[in-house]
Amino acid sequence: MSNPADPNAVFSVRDVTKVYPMGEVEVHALRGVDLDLQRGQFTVLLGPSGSGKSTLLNILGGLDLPTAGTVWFNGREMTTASDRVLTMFRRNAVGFVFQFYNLIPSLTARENVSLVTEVSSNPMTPEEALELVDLADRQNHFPAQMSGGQQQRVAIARAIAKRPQVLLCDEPTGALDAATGITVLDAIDRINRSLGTTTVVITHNAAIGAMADRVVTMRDGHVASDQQNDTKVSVNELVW
Ligand SMILES: Nc1ncnc2c1ncn2[C@@H]1O[C@H](COP(=O)(O)OP(=O)(O)OP(=O)(O)O)[C@@H](O)[C@H]1O
Repeated sequence: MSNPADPNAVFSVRDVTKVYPMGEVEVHALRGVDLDLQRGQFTVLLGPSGSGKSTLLNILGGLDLPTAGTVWFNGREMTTASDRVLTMFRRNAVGFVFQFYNLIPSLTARENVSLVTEVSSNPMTPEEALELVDLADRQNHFPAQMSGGQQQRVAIARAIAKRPQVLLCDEPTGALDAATGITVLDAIDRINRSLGTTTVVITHNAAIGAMADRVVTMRDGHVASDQQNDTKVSVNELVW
């Protein structure tokens, strides 16, 4: 299928559906999603539990395939790409951050980040990545010696050390209190601005939408609303 999308879009999603067969029944997680994500844009993805946010993020990041529909990345059709292309895409183009940090407990912050830099094609050093999330002084700490917010920032450093074009975050502040969540959002915001990384953040917290360029809300497997913010609120001014 030829690309109908805006040539500046990093991702173009057209009529994407996802059906999970569950024994006798089918779960329709996505029911026809259309979305273009622009280069460098910071998008917050809102919506009730079960509305399809994680399913969409996993499809964008090449962790899952749609049942039908098409996804393009930089104009290249990903939904028909070979396993090899998808592996290179995941390895070099996409950084993922999840609610739980998934750090290896027996490795220091620097070693956790270097796991990724060792297999990427154009990484920054682990030290540079940790500096970007304001953890230059914690490189030799083990996860158990760091707070939840610091561990999440190590996870962010690990995700961006490969200089991904895209950073996909699924509830990155979901396990954190508000003050700690702010430090994590500040790190994500700084990376978006300084590296120009196209960023998508899933959250249940609508207040976080104010720091984004764009707020997309999903409902029942659809994009229910899609708004651009005329002005972005700085992370420190967020109230929740
Ligand atoms: N691997 C799977 N197998 C079966 N059903 C699934 C699977 N993954 C997701 N679903 C179902 O698809 C629907 C959408 O799930 P998804 O996780 O995308 O929603 P969400 O908006 O991210 O929800 P939450 O905010 O609770 O994380 C839900 O009904 C969910 O139960």
